Amino acid sequence: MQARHGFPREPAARVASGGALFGCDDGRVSTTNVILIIVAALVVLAVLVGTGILLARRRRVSLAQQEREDTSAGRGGYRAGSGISLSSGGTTGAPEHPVEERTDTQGQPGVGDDAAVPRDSQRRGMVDVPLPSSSEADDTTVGTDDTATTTGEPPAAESATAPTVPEQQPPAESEPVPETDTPAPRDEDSESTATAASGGATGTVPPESPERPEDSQAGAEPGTAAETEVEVEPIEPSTGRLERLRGRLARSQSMFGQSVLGLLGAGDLDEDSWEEIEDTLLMADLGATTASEIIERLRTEVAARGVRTPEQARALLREVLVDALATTQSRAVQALPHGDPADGGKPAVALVVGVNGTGKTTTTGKLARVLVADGRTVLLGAADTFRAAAVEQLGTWGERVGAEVVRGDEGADPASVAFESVQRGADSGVDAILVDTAGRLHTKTGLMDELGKVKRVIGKRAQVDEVLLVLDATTGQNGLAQARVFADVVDVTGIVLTKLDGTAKGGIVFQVQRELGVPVKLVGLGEGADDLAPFEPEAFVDALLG
Ligand SMILES: Nc1nc2c(ncn2[C@@H]2O[C@H](COP(=O)(O)OP(=O)(O)OP(=O)(O)O)[C@@H](O)[C@H]2O)c(=O)[nH]1
Repeated sequence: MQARHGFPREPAARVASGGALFGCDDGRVSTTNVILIIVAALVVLAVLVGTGILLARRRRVSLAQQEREDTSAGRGGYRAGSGISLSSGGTTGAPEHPVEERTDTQGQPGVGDDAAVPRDSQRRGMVDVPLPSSSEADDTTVGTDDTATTTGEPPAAESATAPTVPEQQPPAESEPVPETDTPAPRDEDSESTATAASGGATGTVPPESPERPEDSQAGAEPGTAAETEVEVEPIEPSTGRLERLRGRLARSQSMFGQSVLGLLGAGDLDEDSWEEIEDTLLMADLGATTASEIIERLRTEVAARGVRTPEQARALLREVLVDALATTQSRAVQALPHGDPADGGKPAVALVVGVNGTGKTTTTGKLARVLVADGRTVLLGAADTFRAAAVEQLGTWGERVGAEVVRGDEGADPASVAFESVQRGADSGVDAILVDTAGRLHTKTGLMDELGKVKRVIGKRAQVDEVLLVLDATTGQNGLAQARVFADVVDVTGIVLTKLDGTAKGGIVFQVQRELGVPVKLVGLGEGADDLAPFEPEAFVDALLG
């Protein structure tokens, strides 16, 4: 083909021949090249646009997925099916105790004088309980401020009608409770209890106790809840409770969901902003160590991921907070029996411990409701003999769920009541025995004496499967200090953090779990009978982020 000036008359033919593209005169080559460059540019542009669309689509898919994840996590509520999980004892190993990670290892605060004073302790006062206890007190000398109308009492309930452990004599702790692997005849058991737990004179409640008040159940024989026809009031299933109670975390939510997220989502954070975020985390009671670790991780991830939008910031914060709450230990409450109690199996035994006023009795009652709602039979042991009203209060909870309550007089030896509870629960074949204890002790030694004795004495008859430490979230660092003392005294297997509904310091959850090395299993979100929810990190963080 010959080169010509201008555009070829038959471009198709020329292109087909191949010569027009690379040879020929300058003008023609230049025009062709221009066309080629334009075509190439268009191709490159098309590739770029295509890639861009693809990336944009991918991001959309990712965001949609994130949105789905957020939704499925309830955006603040527990996923369907995440009720309070229960398990038999012995399924979890010894709790990790990362003492070295404590933010404050200075000194070992005592319980009572040296430690925090719970909100309501003023009206109740702090009185040392000598161990072994004396039996000077009787029901008629109950202080006027310790009446059955205490705020923790479930509303609209009848007064307690549980059997009462008769007046007790000072127990001689040195005398061990005889080992009784298999239940002996009832009377012998009672005798052995009396001998061992209280120096030979501890009163016990025989199953046929005639002391059950007349106003209990008409015509009902005293005995276990399983045997007694009681009208159990409706109990809300534990499933989805945080979903329902999510608004109760409003105060903590404003710390995390608004303050932290607001700062983080603004993008391009300077040092001041990071400091402000850290301050907010500290104010929410996450503790110095946890707060600085979280800040460090956030800074790294913000840079690495190029977090720009509020949605990205939320997703990142959620991930980091959930990771900070992770534990390898089970959060199931070990309150299921070992085998079938009706067929020789043994009931689960749970001790509820904590400083006075933290919500022990309330939590014990709420937990009993969870168990009963799960179809279990429960016996409650009112070993908080320090305050008569606490005993009455537990009795009321028991009434409401048809659970028998074993109790002693005010000032009675808690260990003997605890032992009797376990004895009686085993004999009557309940699924779970929940023992409420007292926390009013001035010194760590006193606490150790009392709780140690309670545990030891129970151990003569049954295995303690769960020791739930109840902490009042509103007391912040002081509550934590007390928790350390308890953790040193007894092997705490789970934390119940109460009154989260009344505090902006929901971050205490992070610190408590980290410093005690014990999982938070339950959270109290109100004074209502069913305001106890299972603790589940994802759902909890979602609730905090709003
Ligand atoms: N707002 C709120 N109040 C709670 C919660 N749990 C318990 N309470 C209240 O805290 C107060 C003390 O509860 P109790 O169960 O009596 O505490 P305790 O530890 O048994 O106290 P003592 O018997 O004196 O040792 C009561 O008014 C309860 O209603 C909770 O999760 N939220």
